[in-house]
Amino acid sequence: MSQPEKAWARTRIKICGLGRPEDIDKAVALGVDAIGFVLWPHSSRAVSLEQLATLSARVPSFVTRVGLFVDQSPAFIEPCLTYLDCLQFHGDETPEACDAFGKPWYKALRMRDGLDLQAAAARYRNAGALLLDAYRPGVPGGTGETFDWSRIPASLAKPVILAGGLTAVNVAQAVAGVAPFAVDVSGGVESSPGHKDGEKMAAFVRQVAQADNR
Ligand SMILES: O=C(O)c1ccccc1N[C@@H]1O[C@H](COP(=O)(O)O)[C@@H](O)[C@H]1O
Repeated sequence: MSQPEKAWARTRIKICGLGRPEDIDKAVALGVDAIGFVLWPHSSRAVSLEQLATLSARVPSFVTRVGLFVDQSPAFIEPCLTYLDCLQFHGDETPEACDAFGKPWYKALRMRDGLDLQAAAARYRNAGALLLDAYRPGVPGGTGETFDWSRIPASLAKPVILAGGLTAVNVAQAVAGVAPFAVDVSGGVESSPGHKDGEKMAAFVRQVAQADNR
C-alpha cells in the first residue's frame, strides 16, 4: 500500500459505544476528540435517552458528542438532539433524511463489494465526512472486523473516518496507510461489550500519536 500524503496535522480519534461515566472520564482525560453514544436500541452498547442525558453532561466543551443511529425515525432522534453535537448515520439513510435535523452529520458506509465511494461522496454532499466500516451482511456495524484499506481512493471529496476492527495493534498501520481524517474504535478498546478498558484506550491513543509522529 503506498503512503498517502497527510492532509491533517493530526489524526482525530473517536471512541464509540461508551455507556459508563468512568469510561467517558478516562477517554476525555486521554484527549480523544469525540465520544460516541450508540442510540440504536438493538446494540449491546445502546444507551437510553435518560442515560444519554446523564452521560453527555460529563463531556466538556471541545469534545464532540456523537449520536449513532441506524435507520431510526425522526420521532426517536429528535429528543436526543439536545445532548448531541453531531450525528452518525449508520444505516441506509438517504441524504435528505440525514439533513433533516439541523445538526452536523456524517454517513457511515459499509464496504460491501462494488461500493462506489466517489459516487457516495457526491450523493452525501452535505456530510461532514464519510465513515468507512467493514461489511457483514445483516449487521449494521460494530463487528470488530477490518476491511481492505487499499480500497479507499487516495483522493475523495469527503474526509474519511476509518472504522472497523481497529485496535492498538493495527491502528498505526491504518493511519500510515490511509492517512484518514479520523479513526473510530469501539470493540477494540473494550473488555466486554459496552465496557471500555482504560489500558486499551490509552494504548490506542498512544499508537495514533506515534503514527502521527507526535
Ligand atoms: O457499536 C455498535 O454496537 C454499533 C451498532 C450498529 C452500528 C454501528 C455500531 N458501531 C460502530 O461500528 C464501527 C466499528 O466498530 P468496531 O470498532 O469494529 O467495534 C464504529 O464506527 C462504531 O461506531
